[in-house]
Amino acid sequence: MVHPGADPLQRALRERGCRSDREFETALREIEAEVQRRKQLIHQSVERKAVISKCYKQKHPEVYVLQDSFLAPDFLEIVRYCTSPDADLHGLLRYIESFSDKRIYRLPVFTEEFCQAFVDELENFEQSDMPKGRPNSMNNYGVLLNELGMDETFITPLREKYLRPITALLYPDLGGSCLDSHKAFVVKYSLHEDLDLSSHYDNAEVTLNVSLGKDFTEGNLYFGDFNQDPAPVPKYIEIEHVGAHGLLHRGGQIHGALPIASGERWNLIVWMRSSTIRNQLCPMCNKKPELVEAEGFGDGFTESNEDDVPETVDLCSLW
Ligand SMILES: O=C(O)CCC(=O)C(=O)O
Ligand SMILES: [Fe+2]
Repeated sequence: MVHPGADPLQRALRERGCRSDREFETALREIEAEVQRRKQLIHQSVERKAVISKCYKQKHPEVYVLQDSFLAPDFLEIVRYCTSPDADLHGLLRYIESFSDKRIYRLPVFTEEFCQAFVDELENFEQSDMPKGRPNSMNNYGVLLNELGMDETFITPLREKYLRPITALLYPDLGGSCLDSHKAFVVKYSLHEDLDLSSHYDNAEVTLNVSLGKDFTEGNLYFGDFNQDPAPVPKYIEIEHVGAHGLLHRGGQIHGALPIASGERWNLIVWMRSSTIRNQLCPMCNKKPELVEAEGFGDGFTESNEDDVPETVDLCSLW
């Protein structure tokens, strides 16, 4: 039997249900494999990005560069309101749908035409022989948008120019006005691939989740408590996808996706990060982050140089 001795790892695994030596060893092997996977991840991603940029033949080159014409007119109206001098939360809530008291909001984001062209481009990529990474540790199908080269020309301007004025009003306490990096990917569910997604919280201060299509039934999202504020009996709400519309929610809001019953579901996910917030406390391990250097945005942490100017973008090595 495993005894809850002084080893914090043993204690943590015991608290999560490991009872016998065999269970403990299996869990330990899985953890070691996951640590190795994460260490390799950055290098592999840089290599894939280079190959894709050199060899991939885009089908819809226009979708790589964000244009106002991709955005729903009502979304542009919301952004206009949020950037007006007397905008406030109360005024913004007249334009967008709110769900319970969980600070989850739905708003139009893209045009239907853009969603169709975007999914068609992603299918073209999927069917190509290019190297592909997994969106995250839970989704096995989908596309990492930075590897496609979409960060600089699409996701960063979307975050800075359009989403940040909105999140500044909705989530001021989570760094909504200073979301300074992101991880963006598209998740895909179909009957012979992933069907659903288990309950989790995101490595993000604020998440945008946009339904891109195609045709599917079921597959609703469900949301429980905010992870820093769990209730003794969690209350879940279910939210349907509305094509070309996005949900904004706190990254720490516990959520998951129910299984689809038919068709294919593609959603754009943008995990947005505020270095100001997470430099103080890593949202994944709830500790002061211990940083290791990373490529690109890393996990959205920053380290200041002598002049106190944030420069490197780092990973928390603890979680
Ligand atoms: O399936 C979805 O639409 C949600 C995906 C999600 O929550 C995530 O990837 O973090
Ligand atoms: Fe998520």
